[in-house]
Amino acid sequence: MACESQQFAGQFNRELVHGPDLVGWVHGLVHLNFGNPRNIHPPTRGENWQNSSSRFFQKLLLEPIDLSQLDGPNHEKVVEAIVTAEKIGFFQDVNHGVALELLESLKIATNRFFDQPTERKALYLNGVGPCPLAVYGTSFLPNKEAILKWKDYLRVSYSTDAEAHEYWPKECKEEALEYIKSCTNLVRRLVEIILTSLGMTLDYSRLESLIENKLIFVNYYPPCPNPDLTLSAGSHSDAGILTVLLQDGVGGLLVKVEEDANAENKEEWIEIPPTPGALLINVRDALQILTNGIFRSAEHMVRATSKQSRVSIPFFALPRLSEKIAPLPWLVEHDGYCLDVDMATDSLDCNPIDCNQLWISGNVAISVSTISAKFLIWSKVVVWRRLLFVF
Ligand SMILES: O=C(O)CCC(=O)C(=O)O
Ligand SMILES: [Fe+2]
Repeated sequence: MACESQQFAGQFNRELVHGPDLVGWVHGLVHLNFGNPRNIHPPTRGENWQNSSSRFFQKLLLEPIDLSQLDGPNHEKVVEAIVTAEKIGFFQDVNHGVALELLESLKIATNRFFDQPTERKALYLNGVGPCPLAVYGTSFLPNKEAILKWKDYLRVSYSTDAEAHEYWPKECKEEALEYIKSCTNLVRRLVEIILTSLGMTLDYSRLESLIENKLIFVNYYPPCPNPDLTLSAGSHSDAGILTVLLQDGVGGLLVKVEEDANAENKEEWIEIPPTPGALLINVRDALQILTNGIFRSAEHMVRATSKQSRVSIPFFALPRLSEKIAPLPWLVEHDGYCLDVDMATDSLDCNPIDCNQLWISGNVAISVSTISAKFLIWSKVVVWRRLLFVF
């Protein structure tokens, strides 16, 4: 059967197409003992990152929010904790409704896929595989980019159960499908909480439209011979609404926190400690725009490590392609300013952003896309952020 999801998955087809003979896969390089990362980033501090000195962040990171309490007498307290955390951009949660056995089996399935010989994985290369719903790729692009990242990935996009069964790799399709479904329920609940906390009356169809497109990246970071010279994933923020991230126990995910208004917390990169059973929730760019900057899409990156391979599986919920994303009018009125998003080619000021554009630019595998965004935040500081999408 021909793949019917061209419009959906075709959004990602700006990816560079590799022939299966290219020795560009980081996994292959490591096994061939061939690769040494090119010196690419300003000093990355390699593996020597300090934990945050801020007690506030230590608490935020070390005490995951217990989402099961949303159903009990502590409901309001938990909502407040979620809203506070999402203003910084992220939080970890437990009892999130995604089965712990599923998280474990997904990590095992990930290794099952990546441990295969390259020629098996190459069946899913962009342009080679039967359908762009499952695409195997790498961020290590020596022929195309000066900046090389130490990461391979499998991108799995959801359309229907039938297409998932037909086109996704058998090594991980059951686990990936169940994970996408569980994460969808989690995101639905969190988006509802976040937006209603801002006074938005969210009808079911708008909610579904905001999170209509669902996909996961199955990220595989092999051990890196010289982690001081590179990153596994460069600094970026994600397009879309919310991300749910599962990481294994290796660590290395760094998130940038901004200095707060009363300077109690300084701008710094802090490491998200892997916490057994926890999932990380990240605000993404579309939600930052929608909420006029109240919720922050935090920049993040992944440091490389020489010790062992690392696996992470982010679930992305993205708006329908036709959805227009703009700051909610009553927030603009209340705040007295409008988040100003200035994409590379258009100056959009307060105009809605075509989600198609946001999605194409923001997400996935456009090697290095050069969209820059200007956000006017409430402290009236203009911050230029470079949205480097570095898959
Ligand atoms: O590997 C991680 O922990 C983060 C991955 C990530 O940021 C992404 O895939 O967008
Ligand atoms: Fe990301």
